[in-house]
Amino acid sequence: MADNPEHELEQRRRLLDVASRFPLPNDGGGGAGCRFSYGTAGFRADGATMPPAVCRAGILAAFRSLKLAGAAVGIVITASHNPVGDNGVKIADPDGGMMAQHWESFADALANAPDPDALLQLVLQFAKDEGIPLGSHHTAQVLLGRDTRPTGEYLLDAALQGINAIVGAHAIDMGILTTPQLHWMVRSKNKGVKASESAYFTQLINSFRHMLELVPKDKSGDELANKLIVDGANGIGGVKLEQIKAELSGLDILVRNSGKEGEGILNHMCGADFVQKERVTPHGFSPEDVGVRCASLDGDADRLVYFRVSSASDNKVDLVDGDKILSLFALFIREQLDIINDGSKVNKPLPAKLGIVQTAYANGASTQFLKDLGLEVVFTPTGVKYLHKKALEYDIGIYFEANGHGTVVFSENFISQLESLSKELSSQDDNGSAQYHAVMRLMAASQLINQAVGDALSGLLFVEAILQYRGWSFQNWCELYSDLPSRQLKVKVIDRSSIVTTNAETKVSQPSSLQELIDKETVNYSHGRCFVRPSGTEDVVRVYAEASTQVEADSLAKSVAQHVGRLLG
Ligand SMILES: CC(=O)N[C@H]1[C@@H](OP(=O)(O)O)O[C@H](CO)[C@@H](O)[C@@H]1O
Ligand SMILES: [Mg+2]
Repeated sequence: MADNPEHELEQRRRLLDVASRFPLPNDGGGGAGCRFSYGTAGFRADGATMPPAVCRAGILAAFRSLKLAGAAVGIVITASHNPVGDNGVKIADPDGGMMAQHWESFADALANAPDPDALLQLVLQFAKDEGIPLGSHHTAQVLLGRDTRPTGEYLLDAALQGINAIVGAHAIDMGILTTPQLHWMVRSKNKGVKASESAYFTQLINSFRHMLELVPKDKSGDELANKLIVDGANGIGGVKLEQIKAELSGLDILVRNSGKEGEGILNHMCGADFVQKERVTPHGFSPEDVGVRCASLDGDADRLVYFRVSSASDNKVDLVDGDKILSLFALFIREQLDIINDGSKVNKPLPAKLGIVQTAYANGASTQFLKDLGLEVVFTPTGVKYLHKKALEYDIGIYFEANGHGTVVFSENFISQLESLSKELSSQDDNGSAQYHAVMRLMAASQLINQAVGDALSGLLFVEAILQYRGWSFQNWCELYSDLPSRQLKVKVIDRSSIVTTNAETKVSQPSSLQELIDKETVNYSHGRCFVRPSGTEDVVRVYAEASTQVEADSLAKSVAQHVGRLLG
């Protein structure tokens, strides 16, 4: 425990005190009688029920930093794409990624500890098991950020009280930020580089400009090429984009649902999740926008999709989802690697293991397209924490969920090889060569893309730079491949956790009869694919179906959703 009895007493007192200030409600927290579960992306529920979970997340984050010898850890208070009344909290590890999964069971136990004594005993036992020095001269630091939700300010204070309950812990409130900004700041702080918001903006703006400088001079886009309308989901992403758009040379950005006071409700009839799931124009867009390239961010700007208003007669959109963003990134990166390793001209090849990571929600056509390119495609369960961890196994790992969560991660080793090759080529006065330019493009890309976590702002700039590099219109991008018709439905049930899945969530093991019913329905459709899983962020069961036609995909999704409703009502 502690090397000093006084410190030990002080630590015990603080923990009992803070736990008594934020007691769990009678239903055990998390709302609707269910317990808090760290889930796909942290604790998330109705904002009014969140203070105990957020306070305990503060304790958890300080503990995590103590365990990691005082390395900075992050707390983000957000509920991402959820309705404005929800809120949530997630922890960023020192590398900027999501908290290591093996700490999630402690997180759940801490969030659901029924009373102060139980919480104290849990903390003391965990500290002993993990060899965490409590109450001594060790320090911890936690960076905090939140989005624009009305419950955010109060919940931030709850997190601060949780952090300060750990002797030696130091909280740094980084302000109202996008989720990726906070993750980037944690990663930067632990890499010993400037971690301020202005440093984040400077890196984005400069690397974007550098990417455009490396666009071959003969590439000319159509007159609409530079115009982009962005749906900011009435969230923090729109606010931040407004702040930097004037610095983004070569882009004429118009932000709607910008998050300005009174313009609209967060994620309501707008935002990346709405556009990706409903495939209709978000609030504020109209048939007058037909033909213009549009993008949509989600409420905390860690998701990005593109779209185009299909026609002047209805509110349908042509969607470019995370799968197609991933494909654009993969094509670009693979092309630069081919130029660098072009056998006829290169003296020293640059071997690179390129990996693509998807989930079961990826459209079958995207996976086929990527495999036909000869790329290695692997699958993980839903949730950035799984895809990011898998992507780190490659020299260059590209991951995206269909809903627009995703990024590119470059290994340190690959970056250092790129740097040496760029020095070698420039010393050979070869900096006009195609190989040198390809090396510089990948280096600029590694600076532009947020390697900590999926980032809608950095992802948008990377897309725009690649479209300009290829001289592509939105139509060219759409034509990469044609999505198989699909449909996603949400089913409200009594207890969604009664569904247990296997095989990266593509099969249901509990209740045992459900998978048989799914298979019986699916076999009736050519190219039929359907799976069911409990949401980790909303109190629903999600149904995903694909088939040869939209009518069939809708029918398959509906029939399976009815089985779910009947079995789990
Ligand atoms: C089908 C879908 O979009 N699921 C989303 C959603 O998770 P669920 O566990 O499905 O609610 O939110 C996660 C966090 O944003 C995101 O990673 C995931 O892809
Ligand atoms: Mg989000």
